[in-house]
Amino acid sequence: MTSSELFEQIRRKRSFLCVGLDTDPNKIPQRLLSEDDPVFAFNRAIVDATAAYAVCYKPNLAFYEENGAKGWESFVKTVRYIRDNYPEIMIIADAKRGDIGNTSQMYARAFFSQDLADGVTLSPYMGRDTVDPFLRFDGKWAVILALTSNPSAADFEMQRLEEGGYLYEKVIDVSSGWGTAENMMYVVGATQARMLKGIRELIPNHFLLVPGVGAQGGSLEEVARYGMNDRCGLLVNSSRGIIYADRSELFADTAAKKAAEMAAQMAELLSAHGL
Ligand SMILES: O=c1ccn([C@@H]2O[C@H](COP(=O)(O)O)[C@@H](O)[C@H]2O)c(=O)[nH]1
Repeated sequence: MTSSELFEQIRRKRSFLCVGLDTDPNKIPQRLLSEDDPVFAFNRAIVDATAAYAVCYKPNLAFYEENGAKGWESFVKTVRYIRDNYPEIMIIADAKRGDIGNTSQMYARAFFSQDLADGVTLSPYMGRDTVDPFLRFDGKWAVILALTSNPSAADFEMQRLEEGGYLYEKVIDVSSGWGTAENMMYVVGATQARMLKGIRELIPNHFLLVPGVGAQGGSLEEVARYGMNDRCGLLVNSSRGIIYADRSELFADTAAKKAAEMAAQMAELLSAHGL
């Protein structure tokens, strides 16, 4: 998927919502547990309920790998379901990969050769050869962790460098030269919204994947104020705040309501930015 296709979808749906599919079998309604594949059954219901408001889905691989081969199968079935029924919606595999070049090549193939994702989240810690293999696939995205939403982002990412600036700024500055705004995005936590102003000076045109609204307390309004660019440039993720908003049989209806509420707020923010 190109950035223009993504922006077109944002304009059409008046939303830049990414729904996180962090599906924990211990949190899904009892009734689904008798299904062949409860995780897939839950995801299918969530996807059908939220597709009108979402421009992206982000399955976090930890929630699938936890269940071994069966979990991977649930992931693949979910991706295929989205591809077959909502082909315009972007899929980012939140896998946080990154390893020496030949290993990274296998990671990239694992997701991209079979079209299991449009983008994969990557840790940039080991440098360029860990990211390069992901940039060799047309229309696919390397989604680099820059400034994450967790409190421990202070341990490394927020360290001040002797040469000036923060480590995360150096990561963005150096890594943005490895690809383009057409094949790289950055992860910036919504809990770090004020830092988006400086980040936009380094990368005015890149799309940013922003987790951390809802359950982690980040503000959508602040994210838009500091991070939105002239083609929106934002994919704001909510996982628990949507998929577990209601643990009863009505979970899908409530997820739709929550997604619609977020999309309505996003529509206002897009209009306020003249988009
Ligand atoms: O900095 C980061 C990077 C990734 N995540 C992931 O996003 C979702 C957030 O889930 P919520 O339930 O909406 O809090 C989850 O998959 C994280 O692993 C992040 O939160 N922060």
